[in-house]
Order: sequence, then structure tokens, then C-alpha cells
Amino acid sequence: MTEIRVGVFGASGKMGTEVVRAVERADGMTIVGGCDLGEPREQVGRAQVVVDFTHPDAVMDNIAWCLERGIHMVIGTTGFTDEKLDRVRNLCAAHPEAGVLIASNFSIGAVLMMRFAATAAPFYPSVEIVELHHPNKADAPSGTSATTARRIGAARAAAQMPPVPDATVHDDGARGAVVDGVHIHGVRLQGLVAHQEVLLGAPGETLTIRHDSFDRASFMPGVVAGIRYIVDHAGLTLEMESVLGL
Ligand SMILES: NC(=O)C1=CN([C@@H]2O[C@H](COP(=O)(O)OP(=O)(O)OC[C@H]3O[C@@H](n4cnc5c(N)ncnc54)[C@H](OP(=O)(O)O)[C@@H]3O)[C@@H](O)[C@H]2O)C=CC1
Ligand SMILES: O=C(O)C1=N[C@H](C(=O)O)C[C@H](O)C1
Repeated sequence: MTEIRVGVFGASGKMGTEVVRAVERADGMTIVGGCDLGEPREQVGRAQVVVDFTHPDAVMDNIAWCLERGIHMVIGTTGFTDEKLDRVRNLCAAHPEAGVLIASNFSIGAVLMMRFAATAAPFYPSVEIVELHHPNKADAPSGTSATTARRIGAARAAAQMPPVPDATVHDDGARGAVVDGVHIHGVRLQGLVAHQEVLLGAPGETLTIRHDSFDRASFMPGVVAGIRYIVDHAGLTLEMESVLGL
């Protein structure tokens, strides 16, 4: 069996470095090139799949470049708005032979945390998210917290719940960002990697769902599984459920 040829955008970054190492260790795939900001993308031109862990401002151009060449993508870069996702859908429709996987979090624990939060959401009138990351993170709120909030919002809407109770003022920033009616609080702190708590409240009780990535190794089994998945799945795949068979 021939090996999957993998390229990496952001190859020298914190995640890119781990991805290069993980692909080199994985069966059935090999690294054929990588590049960073300002380097020619042609360095990954022989790849069948390009993994992108770059920057929210860079990823859209990278997607267009790959799809125009029929190269599949596994994307961990965050900061995707609905408008950006619509543009990716249009690019995929114009290049139907290529597959694009975008996942806001590749760690199995984070995928489960998001599912557990959506399952619990209809049972709790109150819910808030605290996301905690290393201080060099480019975006806030994190992609994971925004995805979690959208899922909680969808679960609450399906259960015809009223808005989350919130009697406090918003204009001093202390109540955080709001995504689909869910407040998200961002902490940036040396010593952290990637962590999130979903706090749910009802009269007389709370439920806290917490996930911690202490090491970027936590994301690698998901990235490797995503590479294997996307070579056989044209079009846009959002998040890890299909890859993991959930
Ligand atoms: N989905 C998930 O599971 C995870 C997602 N992430 C996300 O991944 C992204 C990267 O995170 P992280 O590795 O910590 O960030 P880093 O800043 O450590 O790395 C980013 C890398 O991308 C490079 N880069 C920037 N622009 C381009 C470009 N146009 N083409 C090629 N390379 C480029 C940078 O190069 P240079 O240094 O020269 O600027 C740098 O090497 C973030 O969006 C983060 O949120 C992070 C962890 C897990
Ligand atoms: O920048 C990071 O580090 C991470 N980014 C992703 C996000 O924005 O959710 C995933 C994880 O939280 C690590």
C-alpha cells in the first residue's frame, strides 16, 4: 500500500512541530514538505493531504491554494466565523474532488466534553463557559468554546428553552463574550496549554464538565485519524464526530 503524502502549513509552530513528529511515527503516511509564514507553499506541492495549524488570518488563502490543486486538507486553525465557513463551502463546491476537515479540537476528551455539554444543556437553565489557554494564543474566544456554545445553543433551542438568565450588566466586559446566547470567559495564563470548563446550573445544583490538554500530544491521534479519513471523504467535514464514528 502506498503511503499518504502529508504536507504541513505552520510546520515550525507549536502544533506543526508535533504534527510532523506524529506523522513520521504513524503507519501509512509520510511527510513530504512543510512551510511557515512567508515561505513558498510549493514546498507542500507534492502532498495529498495538507495539515494546517497556522493563523486565523492565513487559513483561508491556504484553503484556496490547496483546493485549486486538488489537495485534501485537515485544518486545526481556529477563528472560523459563519461567513468564513460559507466561503469554504463555496470553495469545496467548486473543487468537489477534494476533502476538507475542519475541527476546532482534535483531542478525544474535548470532543466528548462538547457532546456531554450538549446532552446536559436542556436540563439546566443556566450555563457558562470558561476557556483557559497559554498566553500566546492568537484568538479569543477559543474555537472549542465557540463550537461548544453553538452546540449548547442548538440543544437549548431544540428544547424550546428561554434565554439563559443573566441579570447583570454587559458593558464593562466582565461578563465575557456571548456566542449563541452563552457567555464565554477567556483566561490567558503562563503554565496553561488548553483547558475548558462548562458550568451548568439549576436550582440547588451545578454540573461542571472540565477538559484539560496538558500536552499538545493530546491532539495528535485525532490529527492522524483525520488524515486517514479525509483521503476517502470529498467535501467539507466539520468537527471530529464522523472521523471517530460517533
Ligand atoms: N484544532 C485543534 O485541536 C487545535 C487548534 N489549534 C489552533 O492552531 C493554530 C496554531 O496554533 P499554534 O501552533 O499554537 O500557533 P503557533 O503560533 O505556534 O504556530 C503557527 C505557525 O503558523 C505559521 N504561519 C502563520 N501564517 C502562515 C501561513 N500563511 N502559511 C504557513 N504558515 C503560517 C507561523 O509561522 P511564523 O512563526 O513564521 O509566523 C507558525 O509557525 C491556532 O489557530 C490554534 O488555535 C491549536 C491547538 C489545537
Ligand atoms: O490555540 C490553542 O492552543 C488551541 N486552540 C484550539 C481552540 O481555539 O479551541 C484548540 C485548543 O483549545 C488549543
